[in-house]
Amino acid sequence: MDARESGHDGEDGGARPAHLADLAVGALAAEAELTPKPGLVDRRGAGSHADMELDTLLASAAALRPTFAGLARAAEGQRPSQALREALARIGRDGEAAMFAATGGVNTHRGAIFALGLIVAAAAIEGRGAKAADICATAGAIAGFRDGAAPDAALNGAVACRTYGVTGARGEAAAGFPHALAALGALRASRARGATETAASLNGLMAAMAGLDDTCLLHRGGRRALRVARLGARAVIAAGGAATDDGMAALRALDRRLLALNASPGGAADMLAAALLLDALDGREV
Ligand SMILES: CC(C)(COP(=O)(O)OP(=O)(O)OC[C@H]1O[C@@H](n2cnc3c(N)ncnc32)[C@H](O[C@H]2O[C@H](COP(=O)(O)OP(=O)(O)OP(=O)(O)O)[C@@H](O)[C@H]2O)[C@@H]1O)[C@@H](O)C(=O)NCCC(=O)NCCS
Ligand SMILES: Nc1ncnc2[nH]cnc12
Repeated sequence: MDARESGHDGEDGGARPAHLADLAVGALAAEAELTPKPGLVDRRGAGSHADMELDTLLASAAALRPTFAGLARAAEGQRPSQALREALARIGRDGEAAMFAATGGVNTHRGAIFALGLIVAAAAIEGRGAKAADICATAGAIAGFRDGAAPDAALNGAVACRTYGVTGARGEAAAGFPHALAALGALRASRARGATETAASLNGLMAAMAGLDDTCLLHRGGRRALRVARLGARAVIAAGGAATDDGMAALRALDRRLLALNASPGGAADMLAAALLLDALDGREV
């Protein structure tokens, strides 16, 4: 489903959380369906993952609709604050439980719940017609408050952050999602040049991958996997991008290299989904 096609037109003010949730779920589904993505789950299969397929991602996305609606409801009429940060974190953690229930225990979208959840909350605060950059700045301001109830258990991302000296998903959020905005810029520039939606979205993914400190890559393949992914994405862009034969050849070569390393750019996939959501919010929302 295209994120831009999944919203309801003409809803009243009380239905906006449902509308925002539809846009978020649509963005996750559009990212999952996009094919071919290097190392990631797509229509061709599981990529570097042993535990998930396209259907797993789609079931996970659908199960998160109430979470995104709840995040939007909690944020409406609020401003970024410690209390809001903690209220959103509670709803986000319930969303993680819903994701694990829908996937039989597989981590499909923990990073996406965090990123798209903050963006949905910020969009609810900013109101209709807000620009992507303003939504991201507000999302960053929320993320700047500490999650006081965060469990002590160190997740893969936190371990990778400590080991490799990067800031990961939390740093990206606190900085106002610069890589989601970079993906959005590439998506729109590609469209303006006449690229298909598939090529434009792949170019968005490459823009995110080219610069992101993706802890999924670091956790699975160390610095080498991160370097291969970043340089490979830059090579796709330098070859002309996904709308060109040379760019697609470079993208398929990158896919082979990531599969050989059993590495997957899950964080960049989330930034593409965030960009698709921002695209649906900024300029098209009624
Ligand atoms: C703040 C949290 C996101 C926790 O973060 P932390 O870094 O401590 O832990 P992880 O959950 O391990 O990693 C974060 C996930 O974020 C994505 N990501 C990675 N790098 C970046 C980046 N630089 N910028 C943005 N996002 C990034 C990535 O998510 C995707 O990959 C996951 C699938 O990967 P996979 O390797 O298959 O799965 P794993 O289980 O990690 O490994 P295996 O055991 O299978 O080998 C999938 O989640 C994708 O979405 C990282 O994984 C957050 O959890 C948190 O605190 N939540 C509380 C709720 C909350 O605060 N919500 C706020 C309001 S919504
Ligand atoms: N397409 C995808 N493949 C693997 N992990 C992901 N996390 C979010 N989207 C993903």
